[in-house]
Amino acid sequence: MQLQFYKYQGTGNDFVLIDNRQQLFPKNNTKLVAFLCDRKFGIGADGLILLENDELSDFKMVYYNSDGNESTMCGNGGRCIVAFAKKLGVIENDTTFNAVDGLHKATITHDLVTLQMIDVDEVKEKEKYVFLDTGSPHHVQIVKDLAKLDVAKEGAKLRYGIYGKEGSNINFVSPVDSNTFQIRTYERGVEDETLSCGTGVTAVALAMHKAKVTEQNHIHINTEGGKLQVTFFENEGKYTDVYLIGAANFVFKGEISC
Ligand SMILES: N[C@@H](CCC[C@H](N)C(=O)O)C(=O)O
Repeated sequence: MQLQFYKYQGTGNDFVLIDNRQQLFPKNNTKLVAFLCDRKFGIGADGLILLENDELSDFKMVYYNSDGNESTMCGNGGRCIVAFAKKLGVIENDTTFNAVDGLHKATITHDLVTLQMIDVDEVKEKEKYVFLDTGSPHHVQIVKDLAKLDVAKEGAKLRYGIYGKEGSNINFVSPVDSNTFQIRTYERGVEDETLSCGTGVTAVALAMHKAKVTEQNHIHINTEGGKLQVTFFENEGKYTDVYLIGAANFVFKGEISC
């Protein structure tokens, strides 16, 4: 078959986006999704996202990691699908869409997408790290020499060592100033370092606040692929009104035989 696709990226976390409003995409074909995401034999991406019709909202987001498996929420993918929905004429500048973790509000101005993330009720503080779920599970750990760290190796050790088969995404963090953090992320399902991870960026902002590394509620995060911001409201250790803010960009579109 000939498949029409669009390629987007958000701070270097890149995705194949497909308009599946006609339900023509074979959703259980893990090998096909992995092939489309393959950087040598396919289009190349960290993940694949389907845009579908939804009864409750403007559209539905279905997310797959590059290993071909459907997964939990993707923050950068969420920002990219908002830009894609606007390009398709499904939305204008404001939207509410449905994803695996529930409804998300978002606004888009030029290429800047502000995406509401889920509320986070529980942030677990351990001796050496923090664990929380921002739509996807995240381990957050402060490290000394972030630039020199072998993220693929150390991330895999923790992902399999602590979290087993289900796994977790692993974020390594270095504070820059009172509300800025540099991060590098190992992504479950990609099983490698990616240039950015939106749910990871969100997790780092909340974890640094919970661990009292920052007292601010407007956090700047520098990823390997660019800058993102997170704002939130905190009350008795629970986080609400959590927003992930940053650019989402169309790269190219095409057709692939598969
Ligand atoms: N890149 C994503 C995270 C995607 C999901 C993750 N790999 C998982 O399976 O937990 C983001 O921007 O949040």
